[in-house]
Amino acid sequence: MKWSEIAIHTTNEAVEPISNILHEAGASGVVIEDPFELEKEREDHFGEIYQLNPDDYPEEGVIIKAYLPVNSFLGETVEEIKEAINGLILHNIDIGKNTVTISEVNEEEWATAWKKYYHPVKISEKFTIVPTWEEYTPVHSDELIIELDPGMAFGTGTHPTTVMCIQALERTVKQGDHVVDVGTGSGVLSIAAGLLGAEKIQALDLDEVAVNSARINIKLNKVHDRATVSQNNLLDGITGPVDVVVANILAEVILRFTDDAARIVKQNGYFITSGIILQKKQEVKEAMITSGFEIVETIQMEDWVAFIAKRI
Ligand SMILES: C[S@@+](CC[C@H](N)C(=O)[O-])C[C@H]1O[C@@H](n2cnc3c(N)ncnc32)[C@H](O)[C@@H]1O
Repeated sequence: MKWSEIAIHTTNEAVEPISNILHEAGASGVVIEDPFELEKEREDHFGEIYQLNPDDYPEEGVIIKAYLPVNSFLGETVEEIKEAINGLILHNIDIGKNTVTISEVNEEEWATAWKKYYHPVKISEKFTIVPTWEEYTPVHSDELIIELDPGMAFGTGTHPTTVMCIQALERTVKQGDHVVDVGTGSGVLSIAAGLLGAEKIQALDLDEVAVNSARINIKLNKVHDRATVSQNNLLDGITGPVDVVVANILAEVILRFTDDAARIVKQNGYFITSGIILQKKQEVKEAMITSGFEIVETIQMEDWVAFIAKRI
């Protein structure tokens, strides 16, 4: 197995929560490199102060290093880690410079290294995800194919949180629906909504890389005549009424816009949420109910939960 090293420059205060995030993301060998501790250790050992190479260590703070397996989820895992670390700010934790670097395989190799592990995969009753560089002949005549090259954006389509969203879309989207996709990443959920017959799709993401990736993939799958892609924070400025809002984002982020979703989803319309780790299930569920939704289905894959909720 090939491994990729992730190094995060942060503060002493953030060491514990970031180490937990890395462990939860499946990272191995989490190590903390505090330049001052290291210097002290060397001094104790050699009886003199060793000069650290300033290129190797930051002036202040701590570097946390961990190793991630290079597989088809690598890009997504790194995105999840970055999002979870940014989420610490909401808990008033100082994350310092928060620079994240990936090495072992260099950046360029990393961007494509996972491609050899990413092949066509049937992810639900109707949908098969096919990487753009693979040849694929549908097995059934009614199979729906999503062609994807997520590049550096989250969304190979095979991550459990995405799979649950696609399954939920299959059960809720009807011909002619208006669907809003919050945190579109590669555009995979907007494409799925389009292939299920949605007539108007709004794909939104805060990240410019995701916006570009979604535009390319949405066009590739020929749903661009019904879809718009915009750089947008959550549902800011989006007006309803809409039939379905789908969001595969971390629980902390979902909690920030359940009221906004209730504002735009029409009565008996749906709010699909995913990306919720098991520990946050109850908190998100209660927030959705308080905002005016009824949970009609809970889906779980591994440690991830998704909800299908109906606007009362
Ligand atoms: C877990 S990925 C989901 C990608 C894709 N929808 C999927 O299901 O595979 C979450 C996405 O949400 C985006 N995001 C995070 N915070 C956001 C915000 N405040 N507003 C809009 N998008 C956001 C990230 O850039 C990322 O592309």
